[in-house]
Amino acid sequence: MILRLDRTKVNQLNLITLKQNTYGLKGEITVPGDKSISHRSIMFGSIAKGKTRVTNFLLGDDCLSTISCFRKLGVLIEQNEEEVVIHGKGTEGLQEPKEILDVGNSGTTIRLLAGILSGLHFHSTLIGDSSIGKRPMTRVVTPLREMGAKIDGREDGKYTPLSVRGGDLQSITYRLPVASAQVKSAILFAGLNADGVTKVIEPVATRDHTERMIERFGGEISRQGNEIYVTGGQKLTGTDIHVPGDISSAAFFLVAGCIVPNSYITLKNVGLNPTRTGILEVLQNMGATMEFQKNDADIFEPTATITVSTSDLKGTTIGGNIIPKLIDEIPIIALLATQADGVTIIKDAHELKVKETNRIDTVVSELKKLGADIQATDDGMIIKGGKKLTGAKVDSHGDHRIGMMLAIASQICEGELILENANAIAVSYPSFFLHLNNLAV
Ligand SMILES: O=C(O)C1=C[C@@H](OP(=O)(O)O)[C@@H](O)[C@H](O)C1
Ligand SMILES: C=C(OP(=O)(O)O)C(=O)O
Repeated sequence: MILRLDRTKVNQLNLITLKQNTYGLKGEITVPGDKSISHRSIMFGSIAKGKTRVTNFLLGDDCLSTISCFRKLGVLIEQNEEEVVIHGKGTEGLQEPKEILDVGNSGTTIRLLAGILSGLHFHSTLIGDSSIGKRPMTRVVTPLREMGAKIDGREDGKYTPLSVRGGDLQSITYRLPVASAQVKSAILFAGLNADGVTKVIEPVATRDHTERMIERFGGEISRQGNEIYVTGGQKLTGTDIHVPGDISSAAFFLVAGCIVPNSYITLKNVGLNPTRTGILEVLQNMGATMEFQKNDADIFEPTATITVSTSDLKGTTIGGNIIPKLIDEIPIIALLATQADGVTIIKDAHELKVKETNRIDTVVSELKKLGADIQATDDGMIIKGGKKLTGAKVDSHGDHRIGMMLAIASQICEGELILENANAIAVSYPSFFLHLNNLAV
């Protein structure tokens, strides 16, 4: 018997043993809800007035942290497997929390929440896990202080815990020093509570889910080139949100479909917001065989069904303006590149160093253990493709995207791959192993 996925060996150390797939991955999966959009649905639902009903909400650890924070801020949020219902009372309905707000592993939660809290006349303390404790907060603290919030934290607000005392905010014009949707969104949330028009200038366009949601909740926001304008004092109204599937989660199976021999995978409900589709451009440039069936009905956030099959791939260069459109997909793109003909260069991706782990270091160190020819550079990596990978003991380092990349790698590795700290995957894709199992049989 060839056991492709052996979950019986999971132990308390969270060690999982995975085996090569020699039959191919075949079948259909429905991609779980988008993490960025799920977070924002809770945030906007909480600051809007009235009921917001969210379907296909991602029940991943990060989004559950967002729910928990808003409950501590006094918002009534009902949640079951089918839907999340938020009973918003407007920003004035949010109350000073009696407990510390714990964002767990979620950078999106802490940075966007800091923006919301900045405009509220009370004190709160925000903490997260050890990974959050190493991630830079100055990028949101600086503009929010400039708008009038009193924020402090370790090393003058560089790191958590953060303490926020919100107040009356002034609008600002702010040129983002890094292309970051989290920083943009934090300022836009604060801007909704500020006096006057807040203008954010992006160096490169980043995901625009916050802007789309302001409109969805009945607010106004405008964009001219890379400048975004929002007026303070707007009243938002609760609405229904159907969260599209997360292209960042789909990416693992798009790549698996290309690199595991004899595969043919259909991915339903893939979010196709143009600020997120860099992975599809890369797959196309590298020669992936994909078919698209767009869903016409989705105006709020477009979606499609994508079919992918085993492909002959060639190396490519990835850098410049595309980086924010695929920043979270770089770990799995690195694995893809190990199976392509020729060299792949990933550049302009310094931001990888400040994610859940330093993703330049963790991708390179873990793929090297499997025998990949991969070198770290200051702003990315260089991968020489066409090398056969061999199973080894590898570690997610508590980073969900590294964990999933390594689990997909196991499918093409000769011999067993042992994955340490596999539980991190629940941060963004709790049904990941279920889906992998379903495609493997
Ligand atoms: O706004 C968001 O939902 C996110 C923005 C990105 O981070 P940055 O804003 O730090 O680039 C991305 O990496 C993260 O997973 C989610
Ligand atoms: C970087 C990520 O998320 P966050 O910044 O919200 O922790 C991610 O999901 O890859």
